[in-house]
Amino acid sequence: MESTEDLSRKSTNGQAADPILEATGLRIGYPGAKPPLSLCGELNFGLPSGLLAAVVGINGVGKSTLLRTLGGMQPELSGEIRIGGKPAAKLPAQRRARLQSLVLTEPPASRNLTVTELVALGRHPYTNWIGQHTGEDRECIEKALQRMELGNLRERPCHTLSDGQLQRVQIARALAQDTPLILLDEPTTHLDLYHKVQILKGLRAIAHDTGKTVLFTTHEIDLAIQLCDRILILHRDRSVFGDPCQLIEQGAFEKLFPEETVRFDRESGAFRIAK
Ligand SMILES: Nc1ncnc2c1ncn2[C@@H]1O[C@H](COP(=O)(O)OP(=O)(O)OP(=O)(O)O)[C@@H](O)[C@H]1O
Repeated sequence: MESTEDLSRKSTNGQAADPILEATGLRIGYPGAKPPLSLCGELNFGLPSGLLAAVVGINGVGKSTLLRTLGGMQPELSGEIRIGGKPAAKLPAQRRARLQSLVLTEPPASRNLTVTELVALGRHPYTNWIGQHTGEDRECIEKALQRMELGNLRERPCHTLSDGQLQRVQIARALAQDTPLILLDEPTTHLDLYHKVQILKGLRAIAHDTGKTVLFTTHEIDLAIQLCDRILILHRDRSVFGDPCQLIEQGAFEKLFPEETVRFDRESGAFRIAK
C-alpha cells in the first residue's frame, strides 16, 4: 500500500501555516467486514487554516468513510488524526465539538423541528445544561441562516423542505457551531448547478474571510478544481494531495477514471466524454 503523494509540500510559494487538520499514517476501513476492508492506502496530509478543500474519487473508494473517520464517527484502522494540533482521539467530546463540525449525508433525525430550531442545534457545545441561548448564540444562528439564504424559510418545519433546502439547513447548522474545521459529506448532491456553485462559493468565502477550513467530499470534480485550494484524490491503494494546478500539472486527474470512458482535458481543466 502506498502513502499519500503530497504535492503541496513541494510548493515553493511560502511557508505553510500549522495545519488545523492533520492525518499521519492514517488508514481507514472496516476491520469487521468479510473480508476485512482497508481503503485507499496510507493517508498523510495537512490542511492549513482558511482553506476550502475537497475529497474526490470514484464510487466506493472511501470518501464518506474518510469523512466519518476524520469526524470521529468511526475508528481509524491505524495512524493519527490531529485537530488544532491535538490528537483527535484524546480530545474530550465537548472540546472536539468546538473545533470540528460534521454534516453527513443521512437526513437529520429531528426533521419535525423548524429550520431555526435545527440550525440552533449547532450551538450545543456552548449552551448550558438546559440549552439556554445567549445573545451570542442567537447572533451565530442568525448569521448562519443569512449565509445559507434561509431567512424566508426560518419558521418552516424541516420535513416540509426540499432535499436541496434541507441540505442548506444542515450546512447552516454546521456554520452555527462556529468551529475552525467544518467537515461536509457531499454537501451539494441535491442542489442544482446554480445552488452548487452558490454554496461552494459561499463556503470558499467563509474559509477565506473567517479562517475556517472546510473539507467536503464531492463528485463535482470540475467545480472542485475551479473553487478549491486543495484537493485530496483517493484511489483504491493510494492518494494524491495538492492544489488543483499542481494536480493538473502532475496529470493526477487523468488516472481517476478509465480513459476509454472519460478523459481529463488539461487545457480546460475539465472532464470530457471519450467518444
Ligand atoms: N459499514 C460498512 N461495513 C463494511 N463495508 C462498508 C461499510 N460502509 C461502507 N463500506 C464499504 O467501504 C467502501 C467505501 O465506502 P464509502 O461510502 O466510504 O465510499 P464513497 O467513496 O463515499 O462512495 P460513493 O462515491 O459511492 O458515495 C465501499 O466498498 C463500501 O461498500
